[in-house]
Amino acid sequence: MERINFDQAQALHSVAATRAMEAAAASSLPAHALMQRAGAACARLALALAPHARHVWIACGSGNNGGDGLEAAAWLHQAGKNVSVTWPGAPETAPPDAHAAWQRAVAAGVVFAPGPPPGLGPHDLCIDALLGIGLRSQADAPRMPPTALHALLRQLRTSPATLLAVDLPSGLDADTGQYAAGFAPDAEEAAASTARHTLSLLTLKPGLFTAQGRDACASLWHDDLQCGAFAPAATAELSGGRQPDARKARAPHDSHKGSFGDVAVIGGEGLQARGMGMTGAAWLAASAALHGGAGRVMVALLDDGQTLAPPWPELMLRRVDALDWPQVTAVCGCGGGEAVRAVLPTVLAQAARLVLDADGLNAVASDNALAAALRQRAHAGLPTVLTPHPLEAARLLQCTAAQVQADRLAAAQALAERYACSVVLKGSGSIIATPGQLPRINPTGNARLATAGTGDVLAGLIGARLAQGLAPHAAACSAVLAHGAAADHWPDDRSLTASALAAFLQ
Ligand SMILES: NC(=O)C1=CN([C@@H]2O[C@H](COP(=O)(O)OP(=O)(O)OC[C@H]3O[C@@H](n4cnc5c(N)ncnc54)[C@H](O)[C@@H]3O)[C@@H](O)[C@H]2O)[C@@H](O)CC1
Ligand SMILES: Nc1ncnc2c1ncn2[C@@H]1O[C@H](COP(=O)(O)OP(=O)(O)O)[C@@H](O)[C@H]1O
Ligand SMILES: [K+]
Repeated sequence: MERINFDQAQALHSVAATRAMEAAAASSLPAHALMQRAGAACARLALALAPHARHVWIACGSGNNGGDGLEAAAWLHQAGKNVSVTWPGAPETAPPDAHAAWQRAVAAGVVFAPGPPPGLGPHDLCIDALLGIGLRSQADAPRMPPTALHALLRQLRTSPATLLAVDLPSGLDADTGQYAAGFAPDAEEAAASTARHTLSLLTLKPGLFTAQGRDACASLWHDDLQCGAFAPAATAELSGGRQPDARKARAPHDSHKGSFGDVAVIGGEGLQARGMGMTGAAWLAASAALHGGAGRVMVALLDDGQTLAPPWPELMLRRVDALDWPQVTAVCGCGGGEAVRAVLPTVLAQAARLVLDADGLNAVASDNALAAALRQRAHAGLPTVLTPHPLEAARLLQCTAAQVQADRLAAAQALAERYACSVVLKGSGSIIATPGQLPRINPTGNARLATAGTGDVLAGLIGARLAQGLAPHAAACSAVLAHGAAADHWPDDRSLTASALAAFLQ
């Protein structure tokens, strides 16, 4: 068993891949062995998390997730714990593994009760074994009335005792990180301050790390039930470990500024165009590119030449028509407003490497010719990274932001295929997708990043990584990891602003 600390890369497996692994492992093991291992792992972690628990309450569902809970009950009872189980399932309808687990729990003398024991306190432990990977969005034949299940879930979530979820927090979709309808915690449940842990069994699943998954899982553990050898090909990867080394300090001594590439930020609509000045977005991206290690950073503002001097002397002003396209990595769209449309045909056709952000994406979404020009870049061998947030992704895919969020991995992959380039779908658990590559989920970052301009900073940092010679997928993964890590290491006593974040980058 390992605690997932987000410090190393991890293979992720979808429900289908996990089922395949389970089938392969089960066929070479004695009957019920996997579930016994699952129950034992759960009991071990329970004892470690709540060594002084006077009571352990286990709420078990009617499927095999409930079976894991029943196995854990038998182990914990044998370890001398005061265990009670609520199991609204029935032996005659339980799947075979869960039926065997029920028999073991009964034989061990586990107490069955309709609800939690009275007086559960912070030292006690609750175990959520209601639903695992068998969750269906519309349960076609639930063996337990959904209302009973929801009532149990509510008692688990609002109890003061430590909460350990078996395999998944019940109701969370393991593939997407979204709660099924009716399962998302309400305000009172979300505000409950109990310690929460999740023990993922056999595999780590993508939904644990994106969308609502991070909040749902809280602290995460993984046990492969000694079945690692049966793992099929990964569905996705979790980023982690050391980033590709883009640091100047480790570069050859005779490097010069040209060795680290030129970034040209193109964006920042002026105030006069529509009464909305957005030059700050371009400066933020430029500052991030500079602090991220680009050799030279130029800024081409879309402000009709109103700005005469950059806010930092390291930055250079350029007109779009004065850019040396074969040399530059363009970061285009930050604060670009409507003005960016006029320059996009040139940028898409000419930029040697391109990060397309914000209004650059919105323009492509609403203009077929620009979309075709974007796709054409791949045929011309010109690398591109798109950096949409969910609403921008929805515009590009002609769907709603809710549909994007409903399956972030699929949405990012669909965008990457449609535009034949790398895509960073931003938000909690950013997804990085590139045609022909395993998609990545980024584990760093936190809600402090939910402040204006941090997306511009990310675009600039990706530009710096591309300019330093990383391939688009690697550049995007490295920059997203570093951007989130900067927020994770942010001093508690300082508020995070985008300009301070840009200056904090490496
Ligand atoms: N079979 C085995 O050998 C192993 C199974 N494992 C456990 O088994 C779990 C998967 O078991 P199952 O496939 O039985 O699935 P689950 O136990 O996760 O869920 C299936 C049950 O929940 C009900 N249900 C599903 N969606 C519902 C909804 N929206 N509302 C109300 N009820 C709903 C179904 O009717 C069914 O009774 C894993 O998550 C894991 O915990 C692990 O122990 C590994 C080994
Ligand atoms: N809750 C969160 N957890 C992790 N990252 C977040 C969270 N909220 C925002 N971010 C990150 O912050 C950045 C915001 O970008 P974006 O939405 O484009 O904002 P803006 O346009 O204001 O710069 C993205 O990198 C996104 O992934
Ligand atoms: K569960």
